[in-house]
Amino acid sequence: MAPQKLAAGNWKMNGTLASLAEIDRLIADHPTPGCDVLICPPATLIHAMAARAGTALAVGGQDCHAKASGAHTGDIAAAELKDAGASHVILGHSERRTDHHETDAEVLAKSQAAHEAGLIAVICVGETEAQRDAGQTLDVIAAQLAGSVPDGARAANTVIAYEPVWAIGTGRTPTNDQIAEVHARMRALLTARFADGADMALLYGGSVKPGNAAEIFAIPHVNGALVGGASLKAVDFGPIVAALSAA
Ligand SMILES: O=C[C@H](O)COP(=O)(O)O
Repeated sequence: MAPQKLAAGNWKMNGTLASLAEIDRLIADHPTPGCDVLICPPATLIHAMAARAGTALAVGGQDCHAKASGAHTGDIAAAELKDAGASHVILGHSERRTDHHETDAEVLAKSQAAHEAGLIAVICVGETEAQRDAGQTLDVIAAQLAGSVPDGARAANTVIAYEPVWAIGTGRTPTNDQIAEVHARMRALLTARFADGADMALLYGGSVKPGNAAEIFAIPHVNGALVGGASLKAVDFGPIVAALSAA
């Protein structure tokens, strides 16, 4: 079984109810895409988006708490995301690893919670520019995968997103060879550790746009993208969905 292709949009802290019109447009323009499509809006929009999208696309959260419930003001449990209509949750995004000092151990615990709640965990890894310059990229990725991906991970409940921190929102992307090198290493590590690691979807994220999507999707072991800025508008995200469908 080949990994499932996935075009995922991370709206980050952008979007109001009015933004759901973009979902209508995306579905109207791409009613039967040749890949899975996921949008992770702010938590306030998950329920309305899931209700609006029906089965046309999947909806996900951008983070969850490691515990199932309790006195954690401002946090959201994985089961609460699921209850609101989410099927996925992004975990360990670099903006959380950096801004909220999330460790691999915390990402691991959150991923376990997501799996227990029946969510697909989209686990993010990626090196900083300083780490790349120091030649540490592959070691950093290996350590993050080892520390963040739970033993219960399977192709059915886990997606890995490689997002170089320096490529996020900057308009800069690694070379195709650099993306290929990291994805090949991730595939080898996951295949060695998990029975169906060869089938786990691997995404690239960081300044994916309509203009570079097809080229990125042609790289071996790239099964889709985690898209930030270009996922906010159907006019931008639609061509990325189309490029992945055609890949
Ligand atoms: O989660 C998405 C990534 O942070 C990529 O963001 P970007 O496409 O705006 O660079």
